Amino acid sequence: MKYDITVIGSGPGGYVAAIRCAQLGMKVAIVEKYSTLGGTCLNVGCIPSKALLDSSEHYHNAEHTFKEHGIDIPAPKVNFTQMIARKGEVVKQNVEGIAYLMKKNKIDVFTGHGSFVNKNTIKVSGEKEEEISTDKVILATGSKPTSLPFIEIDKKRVITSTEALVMKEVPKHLVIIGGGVIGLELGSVYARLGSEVSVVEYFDRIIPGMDSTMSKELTKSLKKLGMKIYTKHKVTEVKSTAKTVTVKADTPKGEVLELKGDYCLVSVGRRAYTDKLGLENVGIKTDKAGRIETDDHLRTSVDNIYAIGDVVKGAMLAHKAEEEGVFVAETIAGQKPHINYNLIPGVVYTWPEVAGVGQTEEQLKEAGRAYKVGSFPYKALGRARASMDTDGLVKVLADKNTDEILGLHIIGARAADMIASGVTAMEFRASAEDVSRMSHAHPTYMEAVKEACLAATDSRPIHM
Ligand SMILES: NC(=O)c1ccc[n+]([C@@H]2O[C@H](COP(=O)([O-])OP(=O)(O)OC[C@H]3O[C@@H](n4cnc5c(N)ncnc54)[C@H](O)[C@@H]3O)[C@@H](O)[C@H]2O)c1
Repeated sequence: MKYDITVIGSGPGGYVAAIRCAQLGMKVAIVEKYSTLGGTCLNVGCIPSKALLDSSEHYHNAEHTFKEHGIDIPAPKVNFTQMIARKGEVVKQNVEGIAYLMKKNKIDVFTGHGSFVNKNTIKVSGEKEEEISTDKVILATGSKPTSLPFIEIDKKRVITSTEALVMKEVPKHLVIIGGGVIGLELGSVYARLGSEVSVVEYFDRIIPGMDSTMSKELTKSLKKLGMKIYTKHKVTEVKSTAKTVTVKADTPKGEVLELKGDYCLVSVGRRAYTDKLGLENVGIKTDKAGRIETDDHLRTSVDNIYAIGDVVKGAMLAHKAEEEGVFVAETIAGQKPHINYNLIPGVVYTWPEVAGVGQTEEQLKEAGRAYKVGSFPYKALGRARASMDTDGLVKVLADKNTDEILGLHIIGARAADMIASGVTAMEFRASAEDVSRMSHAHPTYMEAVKEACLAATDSRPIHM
């Protein structure tokens, strides 16, 4: 059989592209080298990490806040085996859900490593070897954790996020290299479960891609949790034995910091994954960072081959890949879809959560744009006092002259869900005053967004 579309990779980019293509009437094949669908996000990324974040947060609350809520329980204990097993069950339900969606949309799943024989033929090397004949191809092969040249990831003591999600024990001292999203999310999990956690970050602040107010506030919250954070530190050496790791880093003062732990998590970013894809057989080249180059329509240098998600430029985020999957499917169907890359939100699932969309204050300064800032703290919200989630704030950035919202940055309870309000407002080019004149339910955390907009409009928040 000849397929209209063959998608290589079944992560959120690939499976969404496959479904949208099928909805638009195309005959679709999807190739996945692992036995389960869903890619990094569902199997070893977003979903399992959120499962462990939620479990560890329950434990942390049982230990630290139940008493004040008036709930007396015997000292809680971590059943780590059960915690990991529950996480496995959550992953299973999600990946089975994708298998169901493939069936429902009559998409044929091929299990095995996909590679190009030529631009219309994909070889699948699995239990058996098969060839797929196809009109068009969508590459959605994702990314893999990267490391530093002098670090050997032995997957036992020196590990990546993948191993950190299937640990057999709670580390005594987890040393984390890289204070980005992965380091801080997984660091929070283990800090809540009782590990000593040290984060070594090269840049002058954690989550360096986000607005600097968010970095500052998150640093305070994570330190309260007991995490040690070393910014402006350059890791120079990582050594491991059967049961220990030693990490050395140059401090800003030119001294050497030596951290001894039982595990070291390396979370310094991810790289596009195109290994053994046979790109040379079709003449597709990758850029310096190993990513596949595409034009504005996400088409590669070969006219029937498209690429989306982590394997192309842009933020390595599941929801960005999903947007691109839909974009390519609709482009192929002759439609004129649109993605606003400025409005792809970024979220860090620590507690408090951090979320941002649009421009950061640093970006506006660098662009020389005249802007104003409105912010509102969670501690002034009745809702936050009721739930004892008073850490955090909302910061809105608006154009100084037109009042158009240019960026929304939230650190606090439920920031991950609240950021959608910023995306909606900015997609419709709302002003801060527009948002401040809309009714926000009381009592909710969202009132902080309204109040921050009031503060930005003409410095008149009601509850401050
Ligand atoms: N919640 C989410 O959306 C989520 C969760 C996990 C991962 N991801 C994505 O996965 C990708 C990988 O995550 P990540 O946390 O590994 O990468 P990241 O880019 O978020 O963070 C890497 C951090 O490592 C630091 N770093 C780089 N080299 C270093 C060195 N030599 N020494 C010390 N620090 C160093 C960087 O300054 C940065 O702060 C990211 O693109 C991220 O967006 C997203």
